Amino acid sequence: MHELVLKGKFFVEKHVINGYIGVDNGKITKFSKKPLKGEKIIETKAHEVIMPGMIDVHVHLRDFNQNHKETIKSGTMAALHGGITTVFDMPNTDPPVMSKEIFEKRAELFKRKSYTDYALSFLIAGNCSEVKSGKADFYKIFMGASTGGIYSKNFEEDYKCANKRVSVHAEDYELIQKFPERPNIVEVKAIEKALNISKKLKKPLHICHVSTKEGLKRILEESLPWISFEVTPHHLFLNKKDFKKNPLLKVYPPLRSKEDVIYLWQNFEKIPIVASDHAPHTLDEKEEGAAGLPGLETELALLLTAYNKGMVSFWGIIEKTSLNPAKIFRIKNKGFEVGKDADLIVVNLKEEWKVQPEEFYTKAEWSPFEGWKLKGKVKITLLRGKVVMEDDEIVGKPRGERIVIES
Ligand SMILES: NC(=O)N[C@@H](CC(=O)O)C(=O)O
Ligand SMILES: [Zn+2]
Ligand SMILES: [Zn+2]
Repeated sequence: MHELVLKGKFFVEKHVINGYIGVDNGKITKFSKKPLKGEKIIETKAHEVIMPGMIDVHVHLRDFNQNHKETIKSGTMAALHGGITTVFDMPNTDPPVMSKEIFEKRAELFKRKSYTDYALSFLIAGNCSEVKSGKADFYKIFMGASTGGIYSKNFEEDYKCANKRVSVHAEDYELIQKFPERPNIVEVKAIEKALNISKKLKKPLHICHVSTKEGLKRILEESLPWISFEVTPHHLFLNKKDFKKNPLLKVYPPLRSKEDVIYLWQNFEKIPIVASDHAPHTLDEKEEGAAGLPGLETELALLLTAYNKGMVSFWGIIEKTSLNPAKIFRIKNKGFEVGKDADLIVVNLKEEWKVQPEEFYTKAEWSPFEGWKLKGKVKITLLRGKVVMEDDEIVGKPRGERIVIES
C-alpha cells in the first residue's frame, strides 16, 4: 500500500503509458502498468498527463531591498503555479550575493519562505577570496552588466575560482559601451570568448539566455561536453518587432530578429535547457526602462501550446525543463525515476486559457504574453509527494528545501 498513487498517462522515455506511479516518503517508489494501491489516489482526467515538475535554472526572485519587485514567497508561489518545483536563484540581488555573510542571509530567507525547492548561487566578480568560503550550488558571472550593474573585469580569473558549475551572462562589456542597444554581435563576441576560455580550462560552463543565430551556431559547432546552455521562452515566442510595438519588452539580451528566432526553433532539439530568466520589475520601473521580463507562470503553457501546434515533442519539453537540468547541474535528488523526489505535475494538454496577469502570483503585475490564448495548463503541482498547488490555488505553507548537488 503506497502513501499516494497517481493514476493516469505519463511518459517513460519516449513512450506514453497509461499506468500508476507509487509515492512514499516524498519519493517516487514505483512505476507500474498494473494497478497500485494507495492511501491517497490522484486520478487524472481526460487530456491530462503526469510529468516531472520543472527545474527552472534561471530565476530572479529579488527580495532583500527589492522586495517590491518580487519576494521569495511571491516568486516561488508563482513558480508552483507554473508547474515549476525547483528554482535556481540568481545572485544579482540588492545587496548582491557576493560574500559569505549575504549568502548565509539568503539561505536563511529561503529556508523560511520558499514554496519550491531551490539551488542557491554566488555572484563572482573579483571576489574570489569570498568564493572559496561559499557553499553555493552554482555560480553566476556577468561578462557584461545587466540589472544590478555588476560585471566581471576578468572572466577567466572569476571562472577559474568557481568549484561548481558557472552560469554566464554572455554579453561583451566593451561592445555594450559602443552599442548600448546590444545588437547580436555583443552576444556573439562574448559567447566566442567564453567558449575559447572554457575550451582551454575544460571546466563546466552554462551559457544563459542564448538568443542569436550566430551565438547558437558557435556553441553547436564547438559542442563541448562540459558546456551547456539555455534558451528562454521570450527569445522563442517574441521578436524585435514585438519590442518595437511594446517598449515594456526590453530585456537583456534583447529580443532578436525573425531570422534568429527561426534558427532557435530549427535547432530546438539541440537546446538542452529551456529556462525562464524570470526577471520581475514593477510597471513603473519598466516604464523607466528596466530590463527583464516575468516568465514563471507562462513558461510551460507556451511550450504546451507549441506542442499542440506540432512544433515540439512532449518528451522534448520534459527533457529540457527537468531531466536535463537535473543531469547537467548534477542534482542528486531530482529526476523522473524511482528513488528521486516525487516532484510531479498534472497538466491538461487541451485546456485553453487567456493570459491575465491579475490572476498571477508574481508581483510583476504584468506579462509579456498578456492577452495570449494558450493551450495547455498546469492543474496540480506536487512537491516531494505533497500537493502544493491545485486549480490555481497554493496549498499549505512554504516547505521548500535546498537541493543536493552531487559532490
Ligand atoms: N535579463 C534581464 O534583462 N535582466 C535580468 C538580469 C539578466 O538575466 O541579465 C534581471 O535580473 O533583471
Ligand atoms: Zn542575464
Ligand atoms: Zn537573468
